[in-house]
Amino acid sequence: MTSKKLWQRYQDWLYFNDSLGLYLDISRIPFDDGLLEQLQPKFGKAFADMAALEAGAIANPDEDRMVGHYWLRDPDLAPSHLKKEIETTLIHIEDFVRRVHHGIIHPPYEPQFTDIISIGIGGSALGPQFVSDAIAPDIPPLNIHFIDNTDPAGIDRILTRLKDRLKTTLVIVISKSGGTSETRNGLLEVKHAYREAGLYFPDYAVALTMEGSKMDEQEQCDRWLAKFPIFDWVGGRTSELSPVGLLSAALIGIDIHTMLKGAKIMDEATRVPDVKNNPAALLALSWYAVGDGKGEKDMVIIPYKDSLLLFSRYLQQLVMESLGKEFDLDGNTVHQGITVYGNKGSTDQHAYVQQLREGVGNFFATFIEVLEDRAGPSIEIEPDATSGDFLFGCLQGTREALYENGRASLTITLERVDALNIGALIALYERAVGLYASLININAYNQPGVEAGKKAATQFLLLQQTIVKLLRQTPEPLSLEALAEKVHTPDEVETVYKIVRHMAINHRGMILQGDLHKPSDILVSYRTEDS
Ligand SMILES: O=P(O)(O)OC[C@H]1O[C@](O)(CO)[C@@H](O)[C@@H]1O
Repeated sequence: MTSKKLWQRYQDWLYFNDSLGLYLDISRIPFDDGLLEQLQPKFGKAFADMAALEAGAIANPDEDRMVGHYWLRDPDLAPSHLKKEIETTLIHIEDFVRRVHHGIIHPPYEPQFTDIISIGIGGSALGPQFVSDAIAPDIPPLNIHFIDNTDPAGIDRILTRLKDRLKTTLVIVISKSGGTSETRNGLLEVKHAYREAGLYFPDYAVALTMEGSKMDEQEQCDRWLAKFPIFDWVGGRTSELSPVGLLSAALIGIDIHTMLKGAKIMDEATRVPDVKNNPAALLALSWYAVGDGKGEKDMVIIPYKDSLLLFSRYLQQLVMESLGKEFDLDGNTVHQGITVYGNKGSTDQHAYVQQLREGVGNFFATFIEVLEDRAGPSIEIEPDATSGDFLFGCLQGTREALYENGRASLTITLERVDALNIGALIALYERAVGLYASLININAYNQPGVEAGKKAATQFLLLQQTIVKLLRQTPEPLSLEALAEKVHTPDEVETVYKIVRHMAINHRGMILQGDLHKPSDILVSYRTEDS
């Protein structure tokens, strides 16, 4: 395409939202105008599906649930019985945060909370992590730390770093279902640390969960410092603008009203049933065009701003858990999805951009450009050039270099990274995912594949318990094959081997004799406390 034509294409397709100062440029996504024509009926259906979802339809048929994240930023749209719940919860959050900030709610014997440990995983962690990294004040009223795994060393690292500050640390435990094992483990580990430090855990703990969830009942969360609801009709990966994200954001000094306002403005912009004037529809169109509606190209997210580093991780769940589906809504096998990864520019130029330019062409880039370099003035690094100009040049250069080599990209431009724009970005991608899911006829709001992994992990732990029980009653050492036979899993020798090896390394009573290079020679026994 000649540069004149490209400039024309740029102008023809450029989207600008003046309330947000946000641009979307899809001119470097190759497709001809016929595609939009061809997709018009699908887009018509997608807009209608979205309108029905916002009106309270059961948009997640597998779980028989409404999908209401858009109501969080405009409660007037919610069914009347939910409007009050949304508004009251927000008032409770603000009141709690105000009292923590003023020391009215404080830890026993200490004037103020200084830190937060946030325990949760997936949608109960990624949004809060992204938002706090993007827009928390440089010196926040409380410092936040995340436990988002069941990795004992990871948990120790956070607890050790907090050291004496544990006595002024608020613990927020977030689990919609209240039954996620990683979160339960994090909670039990942290509870143990509080007990060891002589601190009464309920005085420090805040629960975010569905009313009556397993965690709510087992832990009797009503006795904790506070408890906030997670709504049944908000999915984990779209919960950042629900209490899941708002509580910690407000505690660390983020203006949650402005974040909600940004999302509301974007919601309004992405309700427009006209693809060219709807930024979420333009994203969905671009994803469809590059990947032929089958996710053939990976989405590489490259924000040229350090504070947006975690955006790609946040989007991984939003996009991949929503779109990565085996079956479509009619039950056909489709194996849909779009792979998402990324980091930040210009850092990535010195890492994987080499492959993007010259290697496998299995991706499209999403550049995120931020116009304001920093809050204050900049020094000149070279005549008439600042560090920010270099960053800007790196983005333009990479976009150009990719285009020259036939690699597609789109660019989102923000004036600055602030609460308004972060709310808007979250809303933009939530809507784009929803519209794209309609285009390809899948349920974006369930996650059946995750359940399979959870079940397998449970089976694994049950097998471990059976092995330990059996070995406790078996004085003579057993070969792995014999052990597998005795626990009625003769086809699972490899799994049995991995369980006993892991337990042996962790000094859990398992004894392995023989040549560790040759698993078939190993003999296994178990040392009980008194043996
Ligand atoms: O908030 P919960 O119920 O602990 O779930 C955490 C995450 O686990 C999943 O259910 C599956 O990974 C996600 O969808 C969810 O965000």
